[in-house]
Amino acid sequence: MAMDNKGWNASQLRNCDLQFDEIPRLHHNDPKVDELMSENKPVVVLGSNLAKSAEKWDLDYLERHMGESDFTVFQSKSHKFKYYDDKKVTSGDGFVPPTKKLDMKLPEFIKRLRAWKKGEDRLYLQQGLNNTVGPAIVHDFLNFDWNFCTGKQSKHNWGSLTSNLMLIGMEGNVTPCHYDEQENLFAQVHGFKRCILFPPDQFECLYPHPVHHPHDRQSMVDFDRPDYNKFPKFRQAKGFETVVGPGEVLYIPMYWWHHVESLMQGSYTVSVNFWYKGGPVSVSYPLKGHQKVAVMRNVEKMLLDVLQDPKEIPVLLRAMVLGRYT
Ligand SMILES: CC[C@@H](CC(=O)C(=O)O)C(=O)O
Ligand SMILES: [Zn+2]
Repeated sequence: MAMDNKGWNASQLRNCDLQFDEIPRLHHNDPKVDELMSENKPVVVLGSNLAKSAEKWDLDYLERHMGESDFTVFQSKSHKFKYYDDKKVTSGDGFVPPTKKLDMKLPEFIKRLRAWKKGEDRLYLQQGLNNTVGPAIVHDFLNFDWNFCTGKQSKHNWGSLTSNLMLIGMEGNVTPCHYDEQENLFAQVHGFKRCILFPPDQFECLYPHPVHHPHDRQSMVDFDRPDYNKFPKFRQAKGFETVVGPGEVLYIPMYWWHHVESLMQGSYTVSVNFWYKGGPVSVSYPLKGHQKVAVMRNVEKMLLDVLQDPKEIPVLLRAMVLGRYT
């Protein structure tokens, strides 16, 4: 396959009906980086050393140094790894988990990753970095450019760092479109990932599952085969995209929707994210998109609390709105 000078080419991207604008790709010293971050807009930061100490994290190195503990590995019969909150699975609700959550030692994971053939179940290691990893990985972790990310944390009034998720994925793996309630500096370490982002105010075009559902925060739309009868507004979604490669950092603002795919016919991918709590809420009217999402989440939670039966929520909301606020 002819690689463009970027190290990948468009044939490695999955088909999507929508057209996207490009997410800006700026040098870490460019003042526009902080301008965009302060406006809660995504930006790819080039040339930072945020996770430079991890650039040697290839499979051999990780196998030697990740330690003996079990790591969280998701297994999927398809290329999709749609997250679900097992605490929201209630017996008899008919929910069928789309992935299996396994505990696996790293050598086993790497053996299966190397032996994997198209069509077989896929694996995706998603493990919070903690003190169970070997000393060399701890050393690399301590050598992340903490001045860079802590600098962003304080300049943009983010809350505390909650976790760093290490991700090791197979070529072609997809994390379907969802939003997180945290600020995210997403450091790409090995291989290439295409990231499609939508602002929080596209809520109506992306149809998130109800808050009480195990797939809370995840879009109901299957990007591979959108059901335009059920989700007609998906056609109007206006997104942004980029492909991040080794050494590049994507700022994913809190509440921004993101779909992440490891390029097809590419190598395995390694990423490390930095999730920060949101900062203090400054209220000005009209509320921003992400603040309206937070309001809607609180209304859904309160209604379930008082009504108990989720089926009563749409009935009450329709009675409240249709013919009165329309
Ligand atoms: C969690 C998996 C996903 C990244 C992401 O959604 C995030 O960092 O918030 C990915 O890279 O596949
Ligand atoms: Zn996410």
